[in-house]
Amino acid sequence: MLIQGIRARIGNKLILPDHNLEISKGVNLVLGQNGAGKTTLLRSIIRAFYERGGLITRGYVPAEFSAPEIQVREVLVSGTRNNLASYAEYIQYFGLTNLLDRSFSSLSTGEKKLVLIAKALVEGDLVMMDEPTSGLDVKNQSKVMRTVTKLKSRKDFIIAVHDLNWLNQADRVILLKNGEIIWQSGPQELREDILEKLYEIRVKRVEIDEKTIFIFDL
Ligand SMILES: Nc1ncnc2c1ncn2[C@@H]1O[C@H](COP(=O)(O)OP(=O)(O)OP(=O)(O)O)[C@@H](O)[C@H]1O
Repeated sequence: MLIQGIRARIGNKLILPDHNLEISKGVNLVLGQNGAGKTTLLRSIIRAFYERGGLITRGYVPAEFSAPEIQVREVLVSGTRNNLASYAEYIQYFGLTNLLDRSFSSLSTGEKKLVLIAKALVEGDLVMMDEPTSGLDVKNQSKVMRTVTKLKSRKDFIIAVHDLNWLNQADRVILLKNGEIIWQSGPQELREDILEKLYEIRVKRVEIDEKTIFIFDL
């Protein structure tokens, strides 16, 4: 799928000018330094879909969000015609059952994130997630990654992350630097020097159990 003419302006600064973004089936990962424009890119994609209409339903997990004083059960169904039963699988899987009657604002950072991930996974055919695993413990990180891997044959994902472990789940990788897409291709094409240019640090590629892992080389 080609998303054309993505652009974003912040104040007087035009970032991401007229990008055409090729989104693959499955998991599209967006990587880049702090301030590179990842959140801006996700928001621009949402705006592009909104302006052009279309039939693709979208889910979005923002990196930062306000926490309303409403019950978790209301947060899950808000903005939809769903009833709570639609979310039952993920309520159970992410251990949210005992939180349903709590005020969303009273949840811990990780609990809030799991609620928003459950919501987006149910509601979107295209699921956009901004740092979905930051603030989650390793068990919940692995649950989120496993769920995305399980769902990627029937839903598409655009996921902005700092955690390079996500690369093993990726079907396409998009690298952003200073508001520009500097590289986009399949993860098998990714090399140490490309990530070194992106992050301006030394990176080592390690193969373990047929998985490729990129680590910092201090
Ligand atoms: N409202 C705003 N006013 C001024 N500058 C902004 C505004 N929103 C974002 N920016 C700037 O735009 C750039 C891109 O921000 P963005 O949030 O998209 O980065 P990011 O890649 O998601 O960063 P991070 O990894 O730190 O979350 C940054 O330099 C940021 O400071």
